[in-house]
Amino acid sequence: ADDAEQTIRKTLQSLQLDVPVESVAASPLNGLYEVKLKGGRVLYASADGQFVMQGYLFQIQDGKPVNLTEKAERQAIAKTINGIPAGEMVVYPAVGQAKSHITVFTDTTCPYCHKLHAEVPELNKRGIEVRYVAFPRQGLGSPGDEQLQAVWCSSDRKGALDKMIDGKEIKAAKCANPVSKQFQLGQSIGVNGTPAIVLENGQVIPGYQLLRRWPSWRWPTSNSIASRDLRSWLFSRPVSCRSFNGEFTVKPVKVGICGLGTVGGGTFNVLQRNAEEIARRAGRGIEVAQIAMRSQNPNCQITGTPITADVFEVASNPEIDIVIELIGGYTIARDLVLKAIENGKHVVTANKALIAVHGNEIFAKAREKGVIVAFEAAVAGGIPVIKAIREGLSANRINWVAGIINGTGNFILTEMREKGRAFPDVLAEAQALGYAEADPTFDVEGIDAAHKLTILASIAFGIPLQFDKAYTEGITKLTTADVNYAEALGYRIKHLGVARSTVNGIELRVHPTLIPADRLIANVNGVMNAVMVNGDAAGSTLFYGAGAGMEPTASSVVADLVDVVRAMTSDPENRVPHLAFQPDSLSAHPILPIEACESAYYLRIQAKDHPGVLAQVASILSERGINIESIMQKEVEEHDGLVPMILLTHRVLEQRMNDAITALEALQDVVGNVVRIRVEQLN
Ligand SMILES: NC(=O)c1ccc[n+]([C@@H]2O[C@H](COP(=O)([O-])OP(=O)(O)OC[C@H]3O[C@@H](n4cnc5c(N)ncnc54)[C@H](O)[C@@H]3O)[C@@H](O)[C@H]2O)c1
Ligand SMILES: N[C@@H](CCO)C(=O)O
Repeated sequence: ADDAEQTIRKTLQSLQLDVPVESVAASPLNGLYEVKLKGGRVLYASADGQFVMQGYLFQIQDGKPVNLTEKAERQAIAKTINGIPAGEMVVYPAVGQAKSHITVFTDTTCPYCHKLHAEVPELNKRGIEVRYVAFPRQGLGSPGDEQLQAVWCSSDRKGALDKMIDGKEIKAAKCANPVSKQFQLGQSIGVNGTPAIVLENGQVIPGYQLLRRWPSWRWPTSNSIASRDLRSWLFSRPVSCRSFNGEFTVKPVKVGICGLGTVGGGTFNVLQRNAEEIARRAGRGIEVAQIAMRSQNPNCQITGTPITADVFEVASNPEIDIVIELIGGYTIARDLVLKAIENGKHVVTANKALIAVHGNEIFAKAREKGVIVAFEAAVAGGIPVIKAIREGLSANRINWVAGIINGTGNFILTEMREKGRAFPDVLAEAQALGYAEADPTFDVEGIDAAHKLTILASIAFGIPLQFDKAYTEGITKLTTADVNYAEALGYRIKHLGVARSTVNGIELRVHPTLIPADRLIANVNGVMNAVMVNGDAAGSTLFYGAGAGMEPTASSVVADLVDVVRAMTSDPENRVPHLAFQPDSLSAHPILPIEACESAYYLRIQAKDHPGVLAQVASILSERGINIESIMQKEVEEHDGLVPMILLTHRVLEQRMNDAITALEALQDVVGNVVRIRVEQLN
C-alpha cells in the first residue's frame, strides 16, 4: 500500500496539479485508491498511478447506493470552510441564537451577489449567520479583486461591503488581506463562479439561490463535477456570476380539470381566488391549462382557459402535468386515470368509489410510471385525514378507526332527530346542496361510507384495498322510535364506519351505531364528518370538519395539488407511499366476515304483554353467553297491545347474536323482527 501511495503521489506531481495532495489511501473498491486534495476534493487512482479518475464512487449499503465521494468531500470541505478564522471574513450574525451558518464566496461586481446580499437580513432573522469570503470571479487583478481588497482593508468591513454593493465608493488604504488566499481556497474546493454558498455541512451550492428555498436547498447532480473533465474540474477559469435556476425555473405547473360540477367548480374557484397564497406554498404557480366539461357551471367564471368536452384530451395534453379527475363513477374515471398515468401525468382525484374499487390497480400502474395519485378529497371532504393517518400517525400501530364519513347521511339523521323532518325531504335538500352522490343510495345505504372506510383501513393497517369485503348497512330502516329510545339510554345513533384490527383479522363495517351521547363524535351534526383514530402511541385522536360540499372538498383537492407540485421533482422511491405503507410491505391480514366481528348490541323486541316473556328473553341470551347490560321495558303501546322491550348487551360475536335473534324471533310472544343496532363505546 505504501508503494502505491508513493507511486500515485509521483504521478500526480508530474501532472503539476496546483492543488497539493493531502492523503492517499485504499478505497473500499479493491485496487482503487482515494486521493484527498487540499481543500477537500477527492480523486481516485489505480495502484500503479496509471489511471486517475474523477467522479462519484457509490457503495451499495443495505441495498441503497451511498455516495462515498460526496460524503468524503463534504466532510473535508466543511472542515476547510468552517476553519476560516472569523476575523478574516465579513460576518453578518444571526438575530438571536444562530441555528446555522452559510459561507458565501462573493464578488461585489457580481449582480447575483447583490441579489443574495439583499436577502441577508431575512436569513439573519431566520437564525442563519452569513459569513462572506472573497472570490474575485475574474481573477486576481480584476476590478472585483480591487473592490474586495478595499472592503477587506476597511476598518468597518460590513459597512464597506454594504456601501460597495449599494454602488457607493469606498476608500481604504492598501493592506495585507486574505482576498487572494480565499480565492485560492475557493478554487481548491471547486468554486468557479459567484455567489457560491457553502452550507455548514460542506455542501457547495453554486449560484444565487432563492431565499424561500431555505433550508431545503437541492440542486441537480447534472450540475456536479461529474460532467467535467479532470483538468477543467480542477482549474476551470472562474469567470461566471450566476443565478442557479436549473431546477427552480418558476414556471407554473399546468393542471387539467376533468368534470366541472360541485367539486370541479369549487376547485377552479379556489385555485383562482387563492392563486398567490397557493403558489407561495407550492413554490410554483398552479395554472388551469384545460377544463373538460359537459356543461357550464354557473358558479364559475372561466375566461381564457381552453375547454373541451373530451376528458381524454386532458389526459393526452402534453402541456399538462397533473390531471384532476372530478367526474365521478368507476368506468370512464378508471380509463381516464389509467390513461393519464400511462402518459406520465400525476393525478389528483376526489373519487372514493374509484380508489376503493380500482385503487390497487391504479397505484400499481402509478408506481410503474413513477407518478403520484393523490386522493385526500376522497375521504371526509375537507378534513385532511388521509395525510394525518398516512404521515402524522406513522409512528403508531393503529388499533381502530371509526368515523362519521358520509355528510349526506349525517345531515339527514341530524335534521330528522333535531327537527323531526321527513327522510325524503332532507335527502332532496342534501342533493340541492351538492352533498349527495350522483346515485344517493350510495349515501343512505352506506356504500359511499364503505368506499371511504376501505381507504382508511388500507392506510391505517397497511392492507390492500378490499371494498368487496366491507359489511354495509344503511340508515333507511332507522325509526324515530329507536332514535328516541337510544337517547333515553344516554346514546345517540350515528351512521358509523368502523375498521378494527384484531388478532383474527380486520373488521370493516358500516352501520348505524349507538355511541354514548357524551362522546365528542356523538355530537358531530349536519354535514360535518369526524374520524377517530386510535393508535398505540398517540392514543385516540379526532379529526373533524365539513365532510362534503363544494369548497371544503376543493380545499382537499388543492392541498393534494400543492403536495404533488412539491413532490413531483423528488425521487419516486422516496415519496410517501400511496397507501402509507411501502407497496411490498402490505399485509395479508384478512378482512373478517361480519359474523366474526364483535360488538355490543341494542335490541328492541316487540312482545305480547304476557308474564314470563322477559325471563324467556333473558334465558335465550344467557344460554348463548350474552350478558345483558341494561333492560328498559316501556308501557304497553295502546294501538297494538305490544310491549317494546329494549336491551343493551355486552360485546359478543355477531354470529352468536344472530343465533340468539333467531331464537328470540321464534318465541310465541315475540312479534315481528327484533331490531338490532350495534353499540360502540369508542373509548
Ligand atoms: N360533492 C361532494 O361534496 C364531494 C365530496 C368529496 C368527493 N366527491 C367526489 O367528487 C367527484 C365529483 O363529485 P361532484 O359532487 O362534483 O359531482 P357532480 O355531479 O357535481 O360533478 C361531476 C361533473 O362531471 C361532469 N362529467 C361527468 N362525466 C363526464 C365526462 N365523461 N366528461 C366530461 N364531464 C363529465 C358532469 O357533467 C358534472 O358536471 C365524485 O367522485 C364524488 O364522489 C364529492
Ligand atoms: N356524498 C358524499 C360526498 C363527500 O364524500 C357525502 O355526503 O359524504
